[in-house]
Amino acid sequence: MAKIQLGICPIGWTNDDMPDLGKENTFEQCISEMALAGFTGCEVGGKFPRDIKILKKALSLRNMNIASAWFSSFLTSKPYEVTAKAFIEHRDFLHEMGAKVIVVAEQGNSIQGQIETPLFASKPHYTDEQWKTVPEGLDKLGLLAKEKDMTLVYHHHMGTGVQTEEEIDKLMELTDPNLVSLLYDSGHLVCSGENHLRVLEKHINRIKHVHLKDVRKKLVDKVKEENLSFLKGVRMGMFTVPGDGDIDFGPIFDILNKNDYTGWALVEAEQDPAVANPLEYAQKARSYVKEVSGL
Ligand SMILES: O=C1C[C@@H](O)[C@H](O)[C@@H](O)C1=O
Ligand SMILES: [Co+2]
Repeated sequence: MAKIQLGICPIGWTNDDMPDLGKENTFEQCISEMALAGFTGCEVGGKFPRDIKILKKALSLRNMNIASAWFSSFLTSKPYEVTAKAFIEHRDFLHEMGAKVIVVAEQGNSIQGQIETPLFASKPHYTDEQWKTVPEGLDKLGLLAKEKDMTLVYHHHMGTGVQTEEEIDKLMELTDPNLVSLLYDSGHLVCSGENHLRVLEKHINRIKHVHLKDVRKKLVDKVKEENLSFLKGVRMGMFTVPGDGDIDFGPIFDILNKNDYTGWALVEAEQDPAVANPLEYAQKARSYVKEVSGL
């Protein structure tokens, strides 16, 4: 029986980091096309209704499920209680929707949302103090997740203090494995220049959620050479769906299967929907994943 559940993220239809990208695409179009392309799960996007009854009905009509949703923590910039209060609200919404994992990324000093800040030259590095605050705060949030039998998965991310292999290793070392798990995002690791397969093998026992993101390496190089920001890179098309970029996903699925990975793997490919038709790219991803993994 397949242990990997295949899903897709709404960011290919409308990008919550830059909502003008795909502003014309509706919630209904998004989930209908996800289902049409052969996916059975997704994460929550900014256009999804927050009314549980309405959202559940719209999803069940299409045999779709909620896998998770992004949560921004501000442990480095605000009192812990502020993040905890917002986290509990987010957790309870996801719990009602039947999700088992909560995606968290620290945004207190992240540059990912700054359109003019060079991605590679300005990445934040945590101070010793922050290397205490962030893991301690995440352990506490992880405990809140456990109250509802849910799992906190930390999203390493370009332009944040947890981007590189070394930083991921350190976060995993400083957090409690019973409270904090890892989200593996292939696109962010390759974009950062990390050995993405080594990271996967090393942390496979902590990985409880996967984002399948591909990269166009030529465009990543351009972002680096021209000192462009993360958002400008996304607009240019540095990310795409699996099967359309430079990453070979065969070895990724081999490692997941060899280790009996159980959980969601979601295609996540932010690019301009006016250039990359979301349904066409979702279908492209679906058939590529079938080809390399049999799923
Ligand atoms: O999981 C993700 C959510 C987005 O908001 C983010 O910027 C993207 O790059 C990502 O990996
Ligand atoms: Co991601």
